[in-house]
Amino acid sequence: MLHIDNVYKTYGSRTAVDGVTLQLTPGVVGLVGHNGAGKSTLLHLLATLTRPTRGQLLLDGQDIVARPDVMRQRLGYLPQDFGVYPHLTALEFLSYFAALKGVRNAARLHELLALVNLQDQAHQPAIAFSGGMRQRLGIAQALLNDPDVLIVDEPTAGLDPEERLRFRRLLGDLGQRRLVLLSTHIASDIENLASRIAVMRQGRLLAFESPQSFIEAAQGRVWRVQLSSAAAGRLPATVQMLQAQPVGDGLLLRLAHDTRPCMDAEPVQPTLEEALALLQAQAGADRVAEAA
Ligand SMILES: Nc1ncnc2c1ncn2[C@@H]1O[C@H](COP(=O)(O)OP(=O)(O)OP(=O)(O)O)[C@@H](O)[C@H]1O
Repeated sequence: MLHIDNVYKTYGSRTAVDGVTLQLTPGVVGLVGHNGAGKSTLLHLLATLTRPTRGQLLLDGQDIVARPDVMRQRLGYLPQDFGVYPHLTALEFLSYFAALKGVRNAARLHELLALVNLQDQAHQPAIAFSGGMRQRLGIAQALLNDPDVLIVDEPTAGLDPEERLRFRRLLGDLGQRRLVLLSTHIASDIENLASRIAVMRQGRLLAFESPQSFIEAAQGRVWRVQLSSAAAGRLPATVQMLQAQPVGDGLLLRLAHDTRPCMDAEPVQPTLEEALALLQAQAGADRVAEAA
């Protein structure tokens, strides 16, 4: 459906997106990577807010660089820094965006408020809303034109756990019949939601797999052991510390290493977050080795 073909985006001497190729089909796709990995730039390119320096972006075979209107008609977009007008009510806010987008169906506004569970707040000013309620209003705005492609950039940052869960469920529902592309720093946001995850690092696409495949790739490389702080300090430098939880007078550690890192370490099932951390660390080490 959405084909990203060898796309580059440079700003002066900085390459924000470095030859990314991806084929995206309906469902929820997670986009992860460290700060500055190029996630937002890639989303801006897809949302036709900026143009690639090189490469092609095709929606069902149509070139959206040459014809951004093709994408814009079918796109819903919730940017990272989405702001509401604090004195407009939820309904007024949606009406305003509906007018901008040429949507004239008043019933649709109420339908959308119900979909994002804000029907009871329709006449309340957004200044009274929690972060999660604002994000849900942002999603309602993005759905006005019933898009086939929904792009959401870091939507759960700053939300409390309950709001985050609710937001995830909403995105899961929305991904049943459209492409939802979701960028996030939080692995648990996509663990049970995304069918595939694209990992970016320094502008490049590192991997594009199912959450299960990432976990399987890390299997046999994550260990748990309880050690004194002094013993933990003596672990070889090649051991990556994933988690250190103080217990009694020692530390309960989760470690990453290709082989058993110390005598009492036992293998454990990697979490998605650990699997992604391992992948990124490996890519960093490969890069250092290449440069040497
Ligand atoms: N308009 C711009 N002008 C110059 N450099 C830019 C611009 N936009 C992005 N960059 C640079 O491109 C790189 C990728 O940035 P981008 O915001 O896409 O990363 P990101 O993965 O979304 O990071 P974050 O998770 O922090 O939002 C960074 O080095 C950034 O400084």
